[in-house]
Amino acid sequence: MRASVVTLESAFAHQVFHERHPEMIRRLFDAHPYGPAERTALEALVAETHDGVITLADDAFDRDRWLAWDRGYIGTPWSKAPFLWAESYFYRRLLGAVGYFDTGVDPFAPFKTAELLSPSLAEDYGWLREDLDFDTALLASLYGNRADLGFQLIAGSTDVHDQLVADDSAHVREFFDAHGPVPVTFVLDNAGRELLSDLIFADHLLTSGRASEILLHTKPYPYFVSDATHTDVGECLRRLRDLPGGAGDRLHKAAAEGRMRLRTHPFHCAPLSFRDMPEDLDLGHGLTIFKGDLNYRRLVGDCYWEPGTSFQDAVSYLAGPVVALRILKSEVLVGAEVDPAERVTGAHALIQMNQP
Ligand SMILES: O=P(O)(O)OC[C@@]1(O)O[C@H](CO)[C@@H](O)[C@@H]1O
Repeated sequence: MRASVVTLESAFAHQVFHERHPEMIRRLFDAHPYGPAERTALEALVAETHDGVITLADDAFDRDRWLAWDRGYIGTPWSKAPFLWAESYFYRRLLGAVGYFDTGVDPFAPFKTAELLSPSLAEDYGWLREDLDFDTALLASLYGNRADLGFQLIAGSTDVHDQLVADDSAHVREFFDAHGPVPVTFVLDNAGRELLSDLIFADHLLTSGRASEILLHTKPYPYFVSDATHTDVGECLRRLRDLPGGAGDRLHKAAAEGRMRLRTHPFHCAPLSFRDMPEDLDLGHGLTIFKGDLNYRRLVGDCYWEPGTSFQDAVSYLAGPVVALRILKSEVLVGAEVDPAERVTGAHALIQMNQP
């Protein structure tokens, strides 16, 4: 039972648009030799989102797609729009403003690359070995979600005291014990360290015989600062091959043999819940793992759910088994009780699974 949709009237959403986005634009100006056209377009976009009306250009190449995804928000004030819808559209417009759809240059690539080249990365992954146990690999993938560059824009230090507010890890293990090997789909979130950790978990699932194959769903274009594209999977896999444990080489071989495959779809950048997903998105073979905060918002619906709403109920529109691995960075939550103010700090984490 949902109470109401999260809109830009929420204090948290307001902070994202009024603090995080301007800071992100400042960093983009610093990272790229943008000329007056790009700078003016980015500044105009931020101004429009603060006190303007949502516009869609007549000649936008994806106009029909956005009209199909519109739910009556184009032409209305940004300040009244649902948070998820507005945030997704903001990133679409940002990419247009910097010419991404003409040049293919990922505006966030400098940040993603810096993370993979970070001098501390090799030391941080010093624990990697060939024979990881299930819990270590699962938790690596979960806590990899802390490494979200967009979140860090306002969160500052990631020195948080994470605690699991829901822990269905035993169900996940039992599912694999009862049904493995099964196809496993990752609906990926961030590139960089999170994706490295997801690849490590994927390798563990393949090598332990729990997964028969791995499908990695990426974003079709750069999104929410650090979300993973096909290009980022290649970059991370190359970086992983330099780290201990051999996961990078094994996954490279798995890709060559067709046991690890990449997929993408325009709907992965849609401003809508997975409840509205088209059939050809092709989720639902074996077990599907939804990574991160944004995918959680899209999985359960970006709403203030009534206390007592279960994860099971919120994802009942899906036929198959699903797992959510998420650090809480927004207000949406089902199946656990956490003070609303505590839900946006990145200090809490969850592992949730349905019983299909
Ligand atoms: O999906 P992710 O990377 O875990 O988190 C995305 C995020 O940083 O962006 C949104 C606010 O901009 C929130 O949902 C969340 O804080």
